[in-house]
Amino acid sequence: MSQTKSPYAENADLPALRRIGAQVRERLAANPAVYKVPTDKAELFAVGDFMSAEECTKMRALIDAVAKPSYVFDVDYSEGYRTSYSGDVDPNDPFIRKISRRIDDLLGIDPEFGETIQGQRYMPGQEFQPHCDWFHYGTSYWDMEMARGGQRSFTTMVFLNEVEAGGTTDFVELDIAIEPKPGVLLIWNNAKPDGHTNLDTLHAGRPVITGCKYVITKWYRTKTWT
Ligand SMILES: O=C(O)CCC(=O)C(=O)O
Ligand SMILES: [Fe+2]
Repeated sequence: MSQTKSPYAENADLPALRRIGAQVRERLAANPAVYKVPTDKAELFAVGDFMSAEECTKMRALIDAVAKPSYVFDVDYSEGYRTSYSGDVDPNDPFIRKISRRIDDLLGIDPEFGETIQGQRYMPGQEFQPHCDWFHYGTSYWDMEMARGGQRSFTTMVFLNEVEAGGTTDFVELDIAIEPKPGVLLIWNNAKPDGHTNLDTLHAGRPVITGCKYVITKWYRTKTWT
């Protein structure tokens, strides 16, 4: 491939990923509401009742208002890789700010590092095929993403409703399938404790079979996200 060399080295964010990982690990361990999902291969946590039923209902309506066919870096919607509908909910809406701050406080990451909350809706047959949330070195979007906040450190995701059948979030390398339960927050570190990106965080939003599925996702970077 004849590509000009990226000004951003593959492991430039390694010290930051290591530092953020240590900080969040310590903070979550001290919080009795946080459940550590048992696996040695990744740092994966869950919190029940992170959002109330009322908040979930309100959030689903906001997602319906902004949802458009999902976009994936490098891949077209028509290829079937990510067939859900998604959109950025208004970051200035007081309700969104409240939920966003609640996630920031739980993790203790600088709020400036957080991306805008994204809403996502899956109808029957829609899915998000296995992927990792961290950015891949050598891709067309690498330089742009490095310049606007650096590598992704943590992913946070809240399930907003019960799904009749299908729609689990599967961590395919960990043999873990998480069933959507309204108000449950999932958190995982996209890096290993040593700061290297963790391949075992590979995950998928499995196809919804019956019903529909709503989630919000918020990612954190290693620097101020712009
Ligand atoms: O919907 C899911 O279960 C997974 C969503 C996801 O992986 C993402 O938005 O990056
Ligand atoms: Fe993901």
